[in-house]
Amino acid sequence: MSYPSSTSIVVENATKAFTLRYHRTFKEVSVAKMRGQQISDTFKALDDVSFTVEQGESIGLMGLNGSGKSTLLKLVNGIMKPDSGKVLTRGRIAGLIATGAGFHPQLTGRENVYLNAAVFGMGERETNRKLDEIIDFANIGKHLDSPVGNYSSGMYARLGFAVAINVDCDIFLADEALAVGDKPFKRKCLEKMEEVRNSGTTVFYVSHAAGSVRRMCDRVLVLEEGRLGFDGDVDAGIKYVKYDSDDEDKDDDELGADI
Ligand SMILES: Nc1ncnc2c1ncn2[C@@H]1O[C@H](COP(=O)(O)OP(=O)(O)OP(=O)(O)O)[C@@H](O)[C@H]1O
Repeated sequence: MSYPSSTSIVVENATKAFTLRYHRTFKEVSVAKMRGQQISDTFKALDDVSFTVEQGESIGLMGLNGSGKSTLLKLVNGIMKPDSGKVLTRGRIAGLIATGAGFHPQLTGRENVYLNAAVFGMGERETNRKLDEIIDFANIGKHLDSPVGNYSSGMYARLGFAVAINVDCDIFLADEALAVGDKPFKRKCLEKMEEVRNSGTTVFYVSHAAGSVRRMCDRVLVLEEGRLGFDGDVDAGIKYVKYDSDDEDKDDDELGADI
């Protein structure tokens, strides 16, 4: 089947199962087997999920902890394949789905910028062109030339986000849980993400914060135990997950403090 060129992401009947193993050692496994106990269990982290995203849409992906949001992001990103069904994407994908993924602890921040940018498909010339902007956004001062292994988790996240957000991409994936920086930095991230969204990039934003989803997104998907429970309007989606409260502090809410 062919899709129109305006289609950005197609997820069709995607299912992903994981196996939980209850024992770690050979002895524990043998004892459990002798006792007739279950030694593992398979469950579906994503169960028959289907939706289509048009280029330029900004999707808020919501749902309780463990509902399958990160797994879905990994399928869209391509680092995981569905067991059945299909996931198709168009264009370059960037974003944060694991904090500082691809960072090497012994290399400096500056060296890691080049390494990380290469992971996103950026050549040296493109990275050189973006370097000032990345350094400016991360704002980690003199630490830029020391090994990232010594960074605080906030500094790590800042540099990771700074690279990801400066990649010219068609699809941007963002997991709010990974924006572990301080409040001013989170605010800066949201502003930059809005810019990316307004430039026509498809955005996939995992968030528990109703305010930031309202600000960032024009459609909400809600996962419930691996199944797509809701797909539609932002306000209706937020109501659906019942994260809404009448006396919300808008600013805190936008920055993800209402988790
Ligand atoms: N590699 C894995 N092996 C086994 N189980 C996994 C694996 N990755 C995820 N899971 C399980 O799949 C389920 C969905 O996890 P996922 O991280 O996608 O949820 P989530 O909605 O992103 O949760 P959170 O809001 O807590 O980040 C969880 O029960 C999790 O424990």
